[in-house]
Amino acid sequence: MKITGAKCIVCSPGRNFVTLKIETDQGVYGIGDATLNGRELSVVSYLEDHLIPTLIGKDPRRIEDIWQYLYRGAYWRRGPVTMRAIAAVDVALWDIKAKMAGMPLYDLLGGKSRDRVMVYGHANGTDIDETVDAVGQYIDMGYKAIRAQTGVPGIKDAYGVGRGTLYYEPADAALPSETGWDTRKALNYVPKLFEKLRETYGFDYHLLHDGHHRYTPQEAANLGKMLEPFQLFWLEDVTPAENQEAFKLIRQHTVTPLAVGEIFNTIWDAKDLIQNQLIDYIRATIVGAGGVTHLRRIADLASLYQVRTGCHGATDLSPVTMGTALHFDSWVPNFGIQEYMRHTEETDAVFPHDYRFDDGFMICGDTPGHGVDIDENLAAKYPYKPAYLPVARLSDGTMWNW
Ligand SMILES: O=C(O)[C@@H](O)[C@@H](O)[C@H](O)[C@H](O)CO
Ligand SMILES: [Mg+2]
Repeated sequence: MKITGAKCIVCSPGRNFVTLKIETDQGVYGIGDATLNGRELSVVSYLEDHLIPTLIGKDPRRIEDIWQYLYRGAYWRRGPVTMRAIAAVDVALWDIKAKMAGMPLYDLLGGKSRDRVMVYGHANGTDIDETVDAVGQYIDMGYKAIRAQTGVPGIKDAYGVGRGTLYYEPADAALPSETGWDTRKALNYVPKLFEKLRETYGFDYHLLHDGHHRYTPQEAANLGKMLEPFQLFWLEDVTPAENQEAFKLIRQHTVTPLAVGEIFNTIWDAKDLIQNQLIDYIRATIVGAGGVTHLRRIADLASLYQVRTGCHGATDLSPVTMGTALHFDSWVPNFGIQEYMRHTEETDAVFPHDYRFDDGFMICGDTPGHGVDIDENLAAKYPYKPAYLPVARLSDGTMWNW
């Protein structure tokens, strides 16, 4: 069997996506997500100018060998662009293999460990009252787990507050928009949100919060400690994780569960965090961390240390990643939770899929492959539009972590 062709399909049905399509001499094709929010075209070039020429003629059944060829053969290893390009190839090849086997991907991985996958949605508001209402809307929709993010008085465009309370798309301008940050104001306000949420809805729902890399380790420990009475499911990205050691300080001071990893792109980013049990959930994703082949290795390492998966699932991860992730989540023994930020209707039309939401859970379909396709004619109606993630500055103008 041979790969006869491959191409990138760039489209923007409400937001930008990059999809890799790999074709074979057996007439079976596979698709993979290659979207890197705010840097999409860099992955298109990496694929079209550098990887695709090396794929033509290779046997698509040799998924592992192709993964090793692309990872080791680059010489310049790791990084978000490289690993998303490799992920797109990997997912497309798993899609082809499952189609050829006539199996849904979860069966190829080892079969289901659960019939449905618990997900969490994103509730947000400009202030505590609006956010409490938005959480109530998610509860009414059947969600058992809800991430809550609120605007903070005195902070311009605090993280996580989107256009509308039930949909959140951070890439918002043709050049990076400037937002503000003030840790002291956030530390004084965020705990009050969760106090109000527990007073209003009790403890039967999982509540999550994303620190989005904004706190120093000491501040993160302080926030984790202040949130302990509200029993969060997790506090995410509470401090930048390049320095994995930093989590030792946080761990010494709080039992609030910690989740990290949506920006990780290989097992090496997470190895020390997992082996030293400095986190409770690993957020690495199919598209971000080298595809099914590599994410499976990360999940297996995590399982040795009772760390569970909590894959990233924002709107900038296409339905191809969502579909593949749901197969992965249905199989992986140490599953924790799956993020599910619903895509727009335009996006869902471009990417027909067989997964579905049901009462706070997602159920992946049984179509051979990962169950997601792309309507190329419809995709062509939504041309790429430059869109950047915002940047953040402190009140004195210092660049901070968005
Ligand atoms: O946990 C999350 O969903 C966020 O961290 C993301 O929305 C993140 O901001 C975007 O994926 C960045 O593109
Ligand atoms: Mg996050």
